[in-house]
Amino acid sequence: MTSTPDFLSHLNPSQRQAVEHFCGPLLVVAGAGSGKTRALTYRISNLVLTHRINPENILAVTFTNKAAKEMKARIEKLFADRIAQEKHGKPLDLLAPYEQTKLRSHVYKTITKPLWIGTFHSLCARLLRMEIHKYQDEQGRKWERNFSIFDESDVQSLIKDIVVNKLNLDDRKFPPRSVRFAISNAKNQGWSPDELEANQQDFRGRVIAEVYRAYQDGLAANNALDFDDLIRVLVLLLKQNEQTLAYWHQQFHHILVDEYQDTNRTQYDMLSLLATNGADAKTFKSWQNRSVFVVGDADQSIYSFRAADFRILMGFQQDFGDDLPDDDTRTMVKLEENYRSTENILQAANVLIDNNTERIDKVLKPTRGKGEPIYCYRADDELQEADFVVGQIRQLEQQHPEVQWGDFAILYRTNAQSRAFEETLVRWAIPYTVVGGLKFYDRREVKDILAYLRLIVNPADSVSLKRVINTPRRGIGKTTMDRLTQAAQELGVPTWEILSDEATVKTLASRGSRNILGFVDMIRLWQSQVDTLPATEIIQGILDNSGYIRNLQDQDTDEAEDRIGNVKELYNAAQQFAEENGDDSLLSFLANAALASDADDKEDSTTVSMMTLHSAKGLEFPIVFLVGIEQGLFPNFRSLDDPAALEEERRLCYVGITRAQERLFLSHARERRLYGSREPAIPSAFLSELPRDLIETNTPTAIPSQGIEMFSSAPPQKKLPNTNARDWAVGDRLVHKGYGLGEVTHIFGAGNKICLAVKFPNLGKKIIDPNITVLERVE
Ligand SMILES: Nc1ncnc2c1ncn2[C@@H]1O[C@H](COP(=O)(O)OP(=O)(O)OP(=O)(O)O)[C@@H](O)[C@H]1O
Ligand SMILES: [Mg+2]
Repeated sequence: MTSTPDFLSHLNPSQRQAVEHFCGPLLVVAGAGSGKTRALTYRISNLVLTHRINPENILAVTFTNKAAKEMKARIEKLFADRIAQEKHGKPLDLLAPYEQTKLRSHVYKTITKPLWIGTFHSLCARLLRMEIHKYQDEQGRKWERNFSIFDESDVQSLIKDIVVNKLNLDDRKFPPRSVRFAISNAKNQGWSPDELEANQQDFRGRVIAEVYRAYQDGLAANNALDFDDLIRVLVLLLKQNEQTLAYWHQQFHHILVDEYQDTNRTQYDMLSLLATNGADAKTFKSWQNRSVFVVGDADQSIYSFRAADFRILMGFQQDFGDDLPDDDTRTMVKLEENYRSTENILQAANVLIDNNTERIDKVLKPTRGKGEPIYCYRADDELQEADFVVGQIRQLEQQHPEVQWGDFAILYRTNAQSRAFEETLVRWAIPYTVVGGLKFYDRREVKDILAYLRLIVNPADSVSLKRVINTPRRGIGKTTMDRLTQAAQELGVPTWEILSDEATVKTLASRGSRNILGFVDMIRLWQSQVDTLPATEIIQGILDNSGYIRNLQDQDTDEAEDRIGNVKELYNAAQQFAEENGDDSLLSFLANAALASDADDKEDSTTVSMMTLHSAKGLEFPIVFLVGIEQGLFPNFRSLDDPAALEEERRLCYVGITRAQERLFLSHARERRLYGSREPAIPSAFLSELPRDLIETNTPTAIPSQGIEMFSSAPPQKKLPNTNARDWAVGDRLVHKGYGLGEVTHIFGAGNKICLAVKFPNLGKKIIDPNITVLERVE
């Protein structure tokens, strides 16, 4: 027995049990803020400190790079403190600055640097840099150690090239982004192209498998891997090479994983291979000197769209071969105290998540005082919502000297919501950071539309021209463009001038000339409107006629939907600018947008954090604003008629609420500007699930008094398979499960690719895809 190091006194008995557990598999399941991540961090320290494990032999997986950095910093501090105590008899902070630096760099070199801490992706990339030359795929393709990691835009262009040029397919039927999504899913399941083909036997599945095959050729030809490959290829490599696997199995005696509920199959395969040297995990018995330690919370599983599967967490004990009963404390520890949030916040979270059916019940007790009530604010619109949030931030920062900008977080469901807050923060000169994402004006789709606008007001802007001429694809190839650009350079004129000369275009771009001339006409039309029409109408024209939105709609993925949201948000920005400044010209709006994108980034601790709920997992903030809690936004529209998706939205809400330590503010708007028109919004049903007595409001209607029917059982539901344009007519009446009775006012699209605009009496107009949303027709 080793004596217990004093730093373990910062832990409760269950955490200590988890930390002191030495060899064999151990699962820690517990609710939010119960100290899982803390236990994992202390466990690493304890392995090194008490058991004298070489840091090189420890592999720890975190969910984000930021979490990895934080974990390393904490371990470093812990060790530095300890050495300071032992050597100098005082804590690190009390040493002379140069002593502190010396000590820290010593700890860094000997302890934190050799540890293998990182995300699945970063750890796999590191291993592949050493080993990939030993790998060969089923076609005999090989990679070198200096391989590139393709980012999303590299991947998109490779897939587009395959679909259009190699396989001669219509990229409207096979939009690169959705093909990419299908390939990514297959990779996350661990499927090769052949396995995908075997699993998806319809025509579409076979085509995607074909693209997948060619895509892997393309990656190999570029000596490149995509993000999913980093994990998948490592798994295949370890399966192919017994010696390599044995080597790394020997290296990693202790494996630790945070946020285990969001692990997918491939990631699980990697862990179990390394842990058991490829032996069947169920029968693996050689646990002397090694451990697998995972922590997680099934209620916080929010990445099913990336093939994460919380059943992997639930199956941990079985998978790792224990015959002991599931609640045996030798393989499982439960933590039941929450140290993060005040009692009010915690109770709200507990009550909310209790509405989910698919969960294991667990206890989460408060350790802190009741705290302030939760505050729910009903705003008139999204601008007033932003004013309220930023007003609160300013007030709290001024009233409490200890409160800093870094104590605040604004959490939202979709990226497009950030804009109103960003602009209000900029106006008050409050520094902010958009965590895990780009600021609104830095987003690709926003920049694309701004490039259209710039080109319209300034035809000499050849950079913008280049950005938009083939975005979306108009069959204007790179070679053609290069030729035209070169001609322009030789003549010393902007490319636009070459393009607007019909004869020149016809000579220089024989095949693509029609497409180019079409593009030029389109831009000219908008140019002719600049002096007479407001910016909003020109933006509207671009959204309707450039094909940009249609292209995104065709991709039909969550990411594309997010992009559409951002593009439409730009329309709102123009509208708002015009209203506030009494100037609706495109030129003024563009000047304003250029300034807004220039707000610079600062350190996290001194800035207000803004992020989506997904990026907030694992983090905590003293003061949290959860905004836009409206039906159709949060829970999002797609989940309204899908019970499993709705439960995931509720888990996301649970994650959001449990980020707050001291204060929690909820907000929603009475109406929200959506695509130019103001649309009434109704408060989220999640609000009506929260305990009313814990919440203060600005108006009695801020919280719906009775539960909103998420699912109305009244009319029998009949799924409409493959709804066609012919099936619907303007004036049709229908019932939507989340929104109630409505009337079709418009039909977009054709064939079976259609969307309906439906007007709901209390809610305004919503755009609905009848092929994914169940609508009950009312005669
Ligand atoms: N035994 C303890 N005593 C006091 N504070 C603790 C204890 N354990 C954890 N904490 C503190 O409680 C907060 C939450 O801990 P931690 O982030 O480890 O929880 P978690 O279970 O990982 O949460 P999440 O599920 O959100 O990832 C942190 O501020 C942490 O420092
Ligand atoms: Mg955690």
